Amino acid sequence: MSIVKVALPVPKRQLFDYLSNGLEVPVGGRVRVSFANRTLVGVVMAHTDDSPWADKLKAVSEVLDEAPVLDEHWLTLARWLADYYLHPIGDVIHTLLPVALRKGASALPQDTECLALTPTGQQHCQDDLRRAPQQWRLIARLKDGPVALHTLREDISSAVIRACRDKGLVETTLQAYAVQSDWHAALTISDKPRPNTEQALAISAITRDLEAYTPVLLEGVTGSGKTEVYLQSIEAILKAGRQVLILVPEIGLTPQTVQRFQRRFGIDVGVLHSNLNDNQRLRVWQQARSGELGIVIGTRSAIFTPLAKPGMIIVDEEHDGSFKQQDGLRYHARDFAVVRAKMEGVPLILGTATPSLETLNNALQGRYQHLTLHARAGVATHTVQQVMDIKDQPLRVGIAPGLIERMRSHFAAGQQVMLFINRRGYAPALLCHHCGHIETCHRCERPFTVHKQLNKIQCHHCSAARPLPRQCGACGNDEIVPKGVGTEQLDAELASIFPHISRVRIDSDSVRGKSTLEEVLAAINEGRHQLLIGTQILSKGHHFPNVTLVVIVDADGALFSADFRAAEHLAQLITQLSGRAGRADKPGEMWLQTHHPGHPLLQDLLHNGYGHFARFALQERKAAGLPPFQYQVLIRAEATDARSPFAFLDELATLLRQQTDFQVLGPVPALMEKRQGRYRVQLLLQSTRRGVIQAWLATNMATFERLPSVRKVRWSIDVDPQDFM
Ligand SMILES: Nc1ncnc2c1ncn2[C@@H]1O[C@H](COP(=O)(O)OP(=O)(O)OP(=O)(O)O)[C@@H](O)[C@H]1O
Ligand SMILES: [Zn+2]
Repeated sequence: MSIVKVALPVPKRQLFDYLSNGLEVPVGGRVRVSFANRTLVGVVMAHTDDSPWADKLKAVSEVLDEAPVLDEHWLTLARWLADYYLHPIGDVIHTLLPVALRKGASALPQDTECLALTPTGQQHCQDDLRRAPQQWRLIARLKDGPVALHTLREDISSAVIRACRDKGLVETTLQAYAVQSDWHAALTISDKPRPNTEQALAISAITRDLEAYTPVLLEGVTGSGKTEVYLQSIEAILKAGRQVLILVPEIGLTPQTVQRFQRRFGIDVGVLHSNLNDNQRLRVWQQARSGELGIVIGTRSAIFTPLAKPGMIIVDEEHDGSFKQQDGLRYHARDFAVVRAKMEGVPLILGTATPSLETLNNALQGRYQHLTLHARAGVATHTVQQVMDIKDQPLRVGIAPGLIERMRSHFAAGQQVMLFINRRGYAPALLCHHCGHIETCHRCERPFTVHKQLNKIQCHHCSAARPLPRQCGACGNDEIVPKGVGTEQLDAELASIFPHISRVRIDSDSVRGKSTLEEVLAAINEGRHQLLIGTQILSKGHHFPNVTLVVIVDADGALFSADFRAAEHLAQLITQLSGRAGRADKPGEMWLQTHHPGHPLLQDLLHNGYGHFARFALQERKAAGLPPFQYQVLIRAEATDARSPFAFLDELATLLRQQTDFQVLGPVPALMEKRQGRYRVQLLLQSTRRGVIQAWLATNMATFERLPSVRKVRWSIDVDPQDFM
């Protein structure tokens, strides 16, 4: 009998048997099957001749692929992910595939809607469209042949396309979509600067052996020219016809970055980010897999992009938190990049100015080659970093008078100023001045944030929103006041202090979608704004040549956080923000406002730099028995009642305490005890050997899943957790 073992996207840790009924189904190919009254798409993991349920098996309903969508290499990686992260294989397989393939779309390249010139359009010249330069831009783009609509839409508005269509100048056609099918032949090298000595040393160390897994930590201060090192290191890889995969943080993926690679090599770059639709993602996946793209740049999940001829993997800003997936398969893209590079036998570069303590430790232990860039590239000098003691100071919107004056003098010199504040919205809370009541989201038990422009209060943990109240919800008094400062308030108040200075606010409220961020970044670099006010978005790798003053308005919260990684993250943030200043020929300065100017972390960081801070922090972690010297696995449980998660984790803890190979800590409430109406509790497992925890959990998983208390909770396992929220 021919039976196939199918991985299905269900929360069960097993494969499911189906009869293949004589249909040819390759291992790694997709099938449609019926499962619990639904039709699901699954991937065949193996063929077999018998099954314990042989007489009850259903047949496969449809075979979707003639050739595997996941080859043997990817099935091996999938099994590794399932074992390492203790995650159901069916869901792992699902996560590896582009969404369109999960839904059953064809894995073969499809025809794409393109725009082409009509014979009339062919004859049009610039003069004919003198009054419509945008339309002429479109016509000029199409002179060399049809272009895919989705590509055009990136920079041409639909109104322009419609206008040209109405005039009979363009028409829609269906074509096989091709990027430069032979990128290798099109490869050119242009505008390559001479590397400085440190860059040259790094490039030669990286390119010494391009045929083997050689992991490198490239620790280069901000603006030291790490990207240039990437560019010159991949040159030989591309020339050899091999492909390069580059991972960047979520909000670090800007057209600036992509264009740098495109321009240097004159080839199309495949881009993968969260604003693409399913078809666009599928297309990049297909092109990377068939070898049609030389370079693929993407955010976290791009690490699952298959390459026909893998040549190198680069993880830029490897310390960035967005590389860790926080639900479902909780993988860390940087860590998986290490595993993948090893398996594919290719070099790996982890680049950053502020290495995570995990990566730094690996480098210091000799597991990674450690390359450093100490100097800024070109003529840029190091930013001067200072603390501003704001105790007892008469602050204006939270800013010390001395710094308002510093801002004034930078503006007078025609330079740009950047203000960083960690909170978006007008104020992080709404307080009744009469009774002290704070408007609170009952689902999350956290204060609502005030959004004055939008005339509402909103919870930033569950997005529940209400109109801005006029009276206190507790006592009815109308003296209710915003408490604390967010970007919106800073922006509004600074308008009165600097009425003639053009400001721009950059946070997820003011900048929606990719194109607006692009526009804002371009406007900043064209000098259309002098004052930049924003959140974390500002810290991520942007190059602002004219910014000379960076002010961190408030960072005190993180100095006293319960999360043992808070100090590391704060140090990374301060260093990255400070790195946005003085990137060109004018010197930069950074001011950090604090009520704790003598705090050892701040003192060490500002006097000795991130590298020193990080090495010291590593010693502290070692003494405290924390990662990266201990490995952790976090088991989370949540439910709408406060008791059930504790009941389940208590039972689990009792079972886990039967062994003595690793520590079991808890259960304790999560740092955020309640979120979206659910109570959240966690149990922490810790050991110097990660493997013993994983093995024990794997062996006993079936027992956990049979506990009566499991039915009342949602629970998950997080291997190498990054936060305890
Ligand atoms: N060898 C060089 N000669 C001249 N200019 C260079 C050189 N290397 C880099 N640069 C320029 O210096 C600036 C900073 O370089 P790059 O963006 O590569 O730095 P980075 O280390 O990746 O920056 P960050 O991590 O801070 O975002 C860029 O404008 C780049 O063009
Ligand atoms: Zn809420």
